[in-house]
Amino acid sequence: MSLLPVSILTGFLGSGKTTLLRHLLGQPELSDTAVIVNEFGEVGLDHMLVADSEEKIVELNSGCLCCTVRWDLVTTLDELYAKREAGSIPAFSRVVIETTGLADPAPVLHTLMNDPKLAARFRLDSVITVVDGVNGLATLDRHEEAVKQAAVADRLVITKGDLPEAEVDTLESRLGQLNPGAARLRAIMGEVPADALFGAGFYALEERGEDVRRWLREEAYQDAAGHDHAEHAHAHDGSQAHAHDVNRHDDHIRAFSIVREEPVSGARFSLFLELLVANRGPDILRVKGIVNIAEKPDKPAVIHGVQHLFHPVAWMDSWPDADRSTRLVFITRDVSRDWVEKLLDALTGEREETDPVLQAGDRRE
Ligand SMILES: Nc1nc2c(ncn2[C@@H]2O[C@H](COP(=O)(O)OP(=O)(O)OP(=O)(O)O)[C@@H](O)[C@H]2O)c(=O)[nH]1
Repeated sequence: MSLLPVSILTGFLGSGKTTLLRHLLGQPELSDTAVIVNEFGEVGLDHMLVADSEEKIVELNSGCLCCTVRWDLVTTLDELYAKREAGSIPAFSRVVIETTGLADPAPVLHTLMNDPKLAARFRLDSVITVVDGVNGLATLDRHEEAVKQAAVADRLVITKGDLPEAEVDTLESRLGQLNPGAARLRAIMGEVPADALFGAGFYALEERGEDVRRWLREEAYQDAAGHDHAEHAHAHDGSQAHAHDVNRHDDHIRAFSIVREEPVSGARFSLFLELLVANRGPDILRVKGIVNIAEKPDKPAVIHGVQHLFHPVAWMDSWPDADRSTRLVFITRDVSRDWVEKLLDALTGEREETDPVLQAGDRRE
């Protein structure tokens, strides 16, 4: 039985999520999509949306086609699935969850990644984050949730480029520093091709092993690495820690990759992840990786974590190409590449002389 893909549509208040969704649902590729709207008190626009595309939206509570869902994701998805099985609603083949603009998307991701009941039926596809082309820069400055929404994205959609006050280029480059691996798209009144937004997920990757490089986009993190280095150069010579406004939330965000040529022992790598999470879990916004585990050299392990929770490790059947190096990409809040590298090397044996316990407890940047 194939698992049904679930995408999360997030983005700050008024950024254009509903407009995007309305446009997407008009496209044939998404004609069999169930939409879960996690909204409180903003019924008007979403009612319109439902009315527009009635036959294409399966709504959730008690069979009603136009209701706002109070939040219990597991129950909601479960009931939705049961109705689909019973034939009381159309056999949708994809779910999109639109989160409320103020939400931290991590709990939704955690639920989808780790709830065993959901895992038997659904798979996490893409996290799509909508960023307002006019207000986006200010929102990133002011609201940490907005930064987190951008940091966990697989796809970033910048809206409102048609308005004269839009600052789309500046915003795009800032988002590129924040989350270099996410594809960036521009949408005017929600216009974006559906296939650019979906099929980005972890499981799609298991099904199509050759796409692992595309999923990881590790080279994008290397391109962005200059940013991280520049910060350290400033901090270490005692000068102003940063050229930007120090209050900007995304100046605390680091995006970097780590590459190791030598295979690592499975137990040691697990310990690395455990210590990473135990020490800095809330600040590890997203980790993805393809890992060469010494005990299974022919089958790369694929890891994927959001804050303190990791998706169960997936083993791919084979390496996508001749490159068998371990490649990890991180988006963190105030956790430096150097610190993560020291922890990794201490635990996986490349620096045997280093005391792993000391390293793990050392939080200084
Ligand atoms: N000019 C312009 N307006 C847009 C664009 N995208 C969205 N809007 C407008 O921006 C406003 C907010 O858009 P919504 O789609 O409701 O945003 P949302 O993220 O769903 O909003 P909340 O549900 O309140 O968080 C609406 O008036 C839209 O018509 C765009 O690309 N250009």
